[in-house]
Amino acid sequence: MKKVLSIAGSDCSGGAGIQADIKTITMHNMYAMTVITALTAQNTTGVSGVLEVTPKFVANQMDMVFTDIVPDTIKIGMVSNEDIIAVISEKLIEYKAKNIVLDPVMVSTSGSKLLEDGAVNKLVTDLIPLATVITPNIPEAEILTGFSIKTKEDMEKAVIKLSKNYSGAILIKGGHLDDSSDDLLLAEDKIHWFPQINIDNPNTHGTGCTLSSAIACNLAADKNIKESIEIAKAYITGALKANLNLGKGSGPLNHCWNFISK
Ligand SMILES: Nc1ncnc2c1ncn2[C@@H]1O[C@H](COP(=O)(O)OP(=O)(O)OP(=O)(O)O)[C@@H](O)[C@H]1O
Ligand SMILES: Cc1ncc(COP(=O)(O)O)c(N)n1
Repeated sequence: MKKVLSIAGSDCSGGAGIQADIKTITMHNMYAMTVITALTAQNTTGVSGVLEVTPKFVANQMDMVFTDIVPDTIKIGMVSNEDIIAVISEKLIEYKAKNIVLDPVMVSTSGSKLLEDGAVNKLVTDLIPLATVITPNIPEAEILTGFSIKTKEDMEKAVIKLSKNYSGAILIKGGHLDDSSDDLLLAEDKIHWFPQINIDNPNTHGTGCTLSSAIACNLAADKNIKESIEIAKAYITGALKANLNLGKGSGPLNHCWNFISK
């Protein structure tokens, strides 16, 4: 059985973070492991608190995972602060970790900060260079590039700018575009669009987390980056179309869509 590690924050309401990752990995028939960076108190309407794990304890979790059940691929989500970023990158280097999908989580859909101000630079210098693929959404790509992204042309300019300082693959997610949810991949100097008609479902909490962990699963199944994204997008689309409607705000995805449609 393939083993996938999620390094991320916990979402007690089960829609995003570690919980979304475990559901996704399990639905891919793979073995999920976790290194928790922070506990969040949140639900579909917002985040009311964040309790960060100490960097030492993040290191402790990484040691226990990597010295026993070595993951085939790794997904990284919420990393919370500079010291946690430092320890994660040290441990990834120490254990020669490969096949890393980095979702540079900065702000939740509901508008709460999930990465401390000032930690973006550390993310760029220490963690991004270790990633096989990074998956910023449009607001995150705006922060990483320093310019505003409103159109698909802007997304193309953004991947090109990001590729000047990073040699891995870049997927800019289009879920925040107005008239479509097209995603843009730059890999091995080639641009590829994944066209996506907007599904009329306001319950999108955890789509980014789910997409990155699904990509990590597909990489573990020896798919290449483009195929991994293509299959991961089909997973998200199925989970959005299955129309779960839980909670008072932007609700979670339906990870059981594959059973329902059969
Ligand atoms: N309404 C939608 N219809 C179809 N696909 C969507 C929709 N919203 C998001 N997606 C897809 O979900 C994935 C995540 O995109 P998005 O840009 O929303 O990321 P994100 O902002 O990190 O997600 P999150 O909602 O977890 O913060 C992308 O592949 C995007 O195309
Ligand atoms: C622990 C954790 N990680 C990531 C997200 C981002 O997901 P979303 O943008 O859907 O709120 C989140 N809300 N919570």
